[in-house]
Amino acid sequence: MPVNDDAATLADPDVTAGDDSRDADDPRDTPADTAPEDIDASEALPINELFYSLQGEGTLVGTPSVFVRTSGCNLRCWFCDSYHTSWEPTGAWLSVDDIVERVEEFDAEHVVLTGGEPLVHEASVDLLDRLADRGYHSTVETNGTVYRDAAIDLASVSPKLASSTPTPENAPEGVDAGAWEERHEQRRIDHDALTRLVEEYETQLKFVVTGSDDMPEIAALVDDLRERASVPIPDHRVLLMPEGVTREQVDETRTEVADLAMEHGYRYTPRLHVDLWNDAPGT
Ligand SMILES: C[S@@+](CC[C@H](N)C(=O)[O-])C[C@H]1O[C@@H](n2cnc3c(N)ncnc32)[C@H](O)[C@@H]1O
Ligand SMILES: Nc1nc2[nH]cc(C(=O)O)c2c(=O)[nH]1
Ligand code: SF4
Ligand SMILES: [Mg+2]
Repeated sequence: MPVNDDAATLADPDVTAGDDSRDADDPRDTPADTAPEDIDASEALPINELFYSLQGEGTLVGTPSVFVRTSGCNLRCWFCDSYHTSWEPTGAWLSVDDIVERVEEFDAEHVVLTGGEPLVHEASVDLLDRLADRGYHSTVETNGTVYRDAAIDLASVSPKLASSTPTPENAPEGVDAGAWEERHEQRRIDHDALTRLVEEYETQLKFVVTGSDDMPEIAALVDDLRERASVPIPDHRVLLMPEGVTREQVDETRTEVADLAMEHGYRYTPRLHVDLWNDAPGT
């Protein structure tokens, strides 16, 4: 069983939702980006959870890895499987020193930096540098809207499709979907950021697929990126991942998505952690 690093000690009401003083034009636009006065945001990160598990998604699926999950995101996918980093960002500010120390408590060579959106945070660069110095292989799970120059071994880029956009009908109960629908739609694809990520890092493009209606948009996006980028993007670097937070939900989507992968020549990725541990936190 993966070890959850006592999520309770990471909960800090100081960075939960409800800070109305934030700047509506801040592209990060999340309370977790507003560090308390005594925190230097260039040397600390809001951490939602830190745990040891198997990489459940993508080309490194099955690899024992330490997961560092930052809080805060510039998007609001209706289906986000990490609600407490996006719709209701929660976490505790930890210094980069402390995060590295906690990573080193586990016997692992791989680290997955995820979120929320880890690349909205300046200190992610410092953390990745420090991990590289210590010989870790790093995967960064990102929505592809932010480029940063960092020590990233695998950029696991998951561009968000139109089917991710929140509406009052599909959004989680109790959230202000209306406030996010247009903002999410405007921000979800940044061609320049995507192109730079693909050019600078070993990249996998990992699309969350809700059904066959998503396929024309995926094909158009990949074609567009191939035209812009100076590096090849082979089909085996384009991954289709079934949408679903729970085992029951993935049971409903996986076969259709596997069929779509074969039909289009893209790669299928399971959600191994969901198969193994359902939607348990810290897995
Ligand atoms: C929570 S996100 C964090 C990283 C980054 N914000 C992103 O979206 O890529 C981690 C991964 O989970 C995927 N994901 C989130 N919700 C999902 C869902 N309901 N079904 C399948 N994948 C999901 C994202 O697309 C991404 O690949
Ligand atoms: N086991 C496991 N693998 C993962 N790969 C990407 C994840 C993520 O949330 O970014 C994730 C996660 O949450 N758990
Ligand atoms: S971009 Fe990632 S973290 Fe942000 S809402 Fe979408 S799935 Fe969640
Ligand atoms: Mg996850």
